Amino acid sequence: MSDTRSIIEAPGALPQTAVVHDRPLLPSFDEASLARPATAAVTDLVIAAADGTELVHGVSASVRPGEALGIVGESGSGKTLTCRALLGILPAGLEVTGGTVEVDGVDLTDADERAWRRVRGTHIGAVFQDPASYLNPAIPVGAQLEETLRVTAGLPRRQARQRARELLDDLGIRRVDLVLRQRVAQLSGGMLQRVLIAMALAADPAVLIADEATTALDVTVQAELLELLSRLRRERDLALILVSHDLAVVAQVCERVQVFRDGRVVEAGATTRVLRAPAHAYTRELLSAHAAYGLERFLA
Ligand SMILES: Nc1ncnc2c1ncn2[C@@H]1O[C@H](COP(=O)(O)OP(=O)(O)OP(=O)(O)O)[C@@H](O)[C@H]1O
Repeated sequence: MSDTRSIIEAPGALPQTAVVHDRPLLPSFDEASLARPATAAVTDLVIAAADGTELVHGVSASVRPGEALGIVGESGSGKTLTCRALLGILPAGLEVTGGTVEVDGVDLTDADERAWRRVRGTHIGAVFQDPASYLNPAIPVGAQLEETLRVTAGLPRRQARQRARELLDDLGIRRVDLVLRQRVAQLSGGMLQRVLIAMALAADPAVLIADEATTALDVTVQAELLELLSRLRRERDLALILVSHDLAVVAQVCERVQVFRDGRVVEAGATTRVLRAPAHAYTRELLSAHAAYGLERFLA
C-alpha cells in the first residue's frame, strides 16, 4: 500500500480513546517536507520466507531529510523486517520478493552484499534494543568507536581518536575521556545506547533507524535519548525512522506515523491526526491500551 493510498481520512468526531488535552501535540506536521525527495523508501515491499510464506505484504514507507517517521504496531507486525530490508540485513532464509528498496538515491532492490556494504554505515545507520549485545565486553568502548570511525568513515588512527571524543561530546556525554576508557559492564544502558548512536553516525549517514532503541531504558533516560535523537535530526538534517510498539515514544519525536499490523500498514498520516482521530479500529485499540497507561503524560 502506498503512503497516500494508506492514509484514511479522519472522521469528524473524536473517538473516546483519542488522547485529548488542551495543548497542541508537538511537533506539528510539516507538509512541505513531503515535497522533498525521499532519503529512504520501501515501495510495495514484500518479504517472504524460503517456503514462500509472506511476512510483509506490500508495505510502502518513506522518510525525507530532517523528517522523523514513526513506525508502530504490535509484536510481529513487520516493523523490524521492514527496517532490516532498508539496511540489507534480513535474517537468513528471508528475502525481498516484491517491491523496491531505495536509500539515499541508490536503488538497492537487487543489491548484493558488496553493494550493501557501500551503503550501510555511510548512507544509513541503525540502533536497536539491547546496545550491550552490539559491543565487545572485553574492549573499552572508545577503542570500538575508533575502530568504527577508521573502518566506516575511513579516518586515520589519530583523527579517529579525536573524532570519537567530538562525537560523544556532541551527544551530550560529560567526562568523555573516562567513558571512552570504560567497558560495557561499567556503563549504563543509556550511556551504551549513546555510544551505539555515535557509532551509527560515525560516517555521517543520511538516515538513522532507531528500532526499539529506548525500549528497555527507564522513562527519564528514554526521554533524554528521544530528545537527543530529535536534536540530531534537526542539526544534521537526518532522516529518522523511529520504530516502537509504544505510541507515546513516537508521539514525542515524529511528525508522521505508520501503524503496522500483520505485515501491512493499516493507517498512516500526521501523528497529530492519527492520535487525535484514529481512523482504523486497530489504531483505536492501540490508543486505548496506551490511554490506560497515561499516554497524555508523554504527549504534552
Ligand atoms: N528469521 C525469521 N524467520 C521466520 N519468520 C520470521 C523471522 N523473523 C521474523 N519473522 C516473522 O515475521 C513477522 C514480522 O516480524 P518482525 O520482527 O518484523 O515484527 P516486529 O513488528 O518488529 O515485532 P517486534 O516488535 O516483536 O520486534 C513475525 O510474524 C515474525 O514471527
